[in-house]
Amino acid sequence: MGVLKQGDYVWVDSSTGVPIGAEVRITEAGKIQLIDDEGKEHKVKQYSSLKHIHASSINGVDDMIRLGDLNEGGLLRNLLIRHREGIIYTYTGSILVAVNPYQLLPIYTPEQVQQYTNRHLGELPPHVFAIANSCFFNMRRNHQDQCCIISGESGAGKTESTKLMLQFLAAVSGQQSWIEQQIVEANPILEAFGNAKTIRNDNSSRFGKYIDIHFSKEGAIEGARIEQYLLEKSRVCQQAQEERNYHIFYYMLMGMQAEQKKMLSLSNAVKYNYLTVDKCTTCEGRDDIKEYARFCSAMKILTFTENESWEIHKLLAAILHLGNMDFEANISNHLEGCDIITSTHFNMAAQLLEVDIKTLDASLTQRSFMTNRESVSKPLSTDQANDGRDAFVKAIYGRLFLWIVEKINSVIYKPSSEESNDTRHSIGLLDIFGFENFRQNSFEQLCINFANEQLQQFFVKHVFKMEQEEYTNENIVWKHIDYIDNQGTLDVLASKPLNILSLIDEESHFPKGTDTTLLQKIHKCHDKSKVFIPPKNSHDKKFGIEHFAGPVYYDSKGFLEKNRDALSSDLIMLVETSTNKLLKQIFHSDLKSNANTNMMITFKNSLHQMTDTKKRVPTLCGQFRQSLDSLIKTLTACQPYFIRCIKPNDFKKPMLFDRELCLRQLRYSGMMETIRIRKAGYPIRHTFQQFLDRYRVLLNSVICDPKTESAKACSESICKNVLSAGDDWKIGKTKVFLKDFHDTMLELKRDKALNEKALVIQKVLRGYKHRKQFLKQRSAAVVVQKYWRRHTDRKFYKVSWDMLVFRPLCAHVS
Ligand SMILES: Nc1ncnc2c1ncn2[C@@H]1O[C@H](COP(=O)(O)OP(=O)(O)OP(=O)(O)O)[C@@H](O)[C@H]1O
Repeated sequence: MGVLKQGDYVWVDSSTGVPIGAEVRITEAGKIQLIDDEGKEHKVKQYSSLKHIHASSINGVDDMIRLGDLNEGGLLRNLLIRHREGIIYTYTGSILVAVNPYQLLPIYTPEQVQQYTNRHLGELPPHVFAIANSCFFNMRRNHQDQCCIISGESGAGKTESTKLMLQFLAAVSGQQSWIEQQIVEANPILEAFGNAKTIRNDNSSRFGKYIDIHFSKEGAIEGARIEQYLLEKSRVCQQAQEERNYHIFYYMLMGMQAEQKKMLSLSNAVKYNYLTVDKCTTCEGRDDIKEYARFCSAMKILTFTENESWEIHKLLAAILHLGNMDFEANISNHLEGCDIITSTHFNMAAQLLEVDIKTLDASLTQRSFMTNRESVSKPLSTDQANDGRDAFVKAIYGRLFLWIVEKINSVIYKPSSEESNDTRHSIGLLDIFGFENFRQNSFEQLCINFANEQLQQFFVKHVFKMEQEEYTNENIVWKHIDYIDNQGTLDVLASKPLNILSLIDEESHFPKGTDTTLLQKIHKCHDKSKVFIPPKNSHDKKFGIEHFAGPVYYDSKGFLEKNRDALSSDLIMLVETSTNKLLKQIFHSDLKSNANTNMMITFKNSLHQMTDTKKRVPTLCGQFRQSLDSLIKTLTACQPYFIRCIKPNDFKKPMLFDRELCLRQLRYSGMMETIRIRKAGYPIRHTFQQFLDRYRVLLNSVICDPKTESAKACSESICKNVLSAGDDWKIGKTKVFLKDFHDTMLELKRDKALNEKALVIQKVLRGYKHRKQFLKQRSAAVVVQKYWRRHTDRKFYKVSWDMLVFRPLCAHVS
């Protein structure tokens, strides 16, 4: 490197202790004094450890594939400089990196929506609206379903990004219709029931969701369908320190009218065991009264009737009362049992569930068994009764949530008619729980992290594997880019014979299975695997998995119970006797399968049922895997976009950028490799015919006549004509390979060419003498212009210029 001068910027290697990604300035010539970007001075041990910074790393770039310093430091620094300036969005090709600003920024106004509408990716600064617009544009241009996978840790901004995408799509669809409003208003309801304050996020989604928005041929929103994944049911009964239960409980207790509360015998949040596990009943910055009003209004918009709404409140109140009931230990016939302590809470719970109080008492304190000949019952200990009550509460809440999602779907989902089947397309938004690694990780975390492994594999497949395979197949000269493939982890978790999830399922179906026998089996089967980290000794209940985002240690205690997700048949029979219609409705499928049950297998404390067909009752893990498989199938059929949300600090603070935390997220999301492949690769690919159909208007037919030349020759001619000579595009065996910015360039040039041609037509039409005829022709010109701009009908590309202008369209006008 050249001699350093005052004012130069340099990279310093990490041996100096300079924070990673910091720029360092030489402040005095001769004597090298390094001041980092936090104002700290550093000593230089070796002159050779200094390196001039590339100009792009000083000012930052919109698209990281343009970074001169392609290393982790450069990448991090780019995001840091932009974050400091309040710029939260950055591209990596068409992948959007979004750093959570933790403050309201004035960048989501209707003016911004308008600004980004119909603009190609890269024309304007990076923005979530640009991605939404791109999905919308590509859906219509390519007649293909689109999806956007929004990933990141808890609190990184996935849900906010999803809402912004939805806001944009509702606006550009341009109808301002009732259905759009209903789709948007589904959110406050889902958030009330599925979101909660956690230490990481004051509004953390405790379920995953995929919103598939359906559009008509004209681009108007016709409907949507919401798929939910794995609500965290345990939160209803238990929360960690500084965390709350689901928002809806606090909304209801704060916002309901006094008279209604009285009818449900409800008091304040501090009075309920389920809401005071950690005495955290408020959430700073969240106005529960206002949110309750918003929730009620959303319920009306989604056509929940007054009665349905009241019935929902009744079940929620019953949950709170059940949580406040107490059991007292007793011994009868030398058997440990318990009694319910009479209280208004218990009476109220029975009243709200509309069940006989004695039957409720019996189903909470006893458990029935089927022996060979008869049904016998056994008393439950206080602990068992508490667990059984909690299981009942979780079952009510979980099923109520599913019922609400289904009810919303019944309003916003419009099945496609045969006619619209071919023309209807969709944009799916996936907002799913991020990778989790807590101090205590259990079965839920394993499921969540498994989902993240699947999505990471989808990303790896799409961005690295399929792309590089295609270069080989198409004879594109290509230097292979290495990447971290998480398929090995997925194999151990879910694909190999005797994989961990199948072992959990097997053991869950095995009557004598326990968490200990499960762990022994996992250990035995995966001892040799690099992915599995065995327990430290024979007493240790923890095992580890090397995930793509780092190792996570899981406590196997409770795995089987959680996976079985079984509810005692006594409680199901209790529901059967209830006169509460909603309660019966949400337990509809349990009641149906209970009716078919002729065989029961006893597990430790619960009854697991098998139907007369001896079909296994699906476990939680089994159901989750099935819904994930179907999700991946859906995503595979779409053109995917990716938004990588980054959490800049653990304190939910604006303007605070924790380098280590951000670097970790960038590292495990494979951002470095992604930049490399996006920089070297050609993410935009069209078959020759598709390319020619769309960009025919850019073809100079004097140089290359489409009547005589092949689609390949014409495509090459268009590229040579439109893209700069030195530009890096490629012609393969069957496709044209382009960079993201080429796509924008071609689209802009195409728009321009079409506009020019439309103007020519206008001029020609103006030449007509007859006034009446002239007016008719002018309106024709408007139509012509419109048609040219849209230019979606492939037929138009194939007819010659004069035929196109004067025959079909004049015919249309007359
Ligand atoms: N674009 C944004 N502008 C302003 N604030 C934001 C933005 N994105 C996120 N936030 C803030 O960060 C908080 C957390 O974001 P969000 O709920 O979207 O995270 P998440 O990734 O969905 O987390 P979880 O996985 O826990 O649901 C929001 O409540 C909001 O305060």
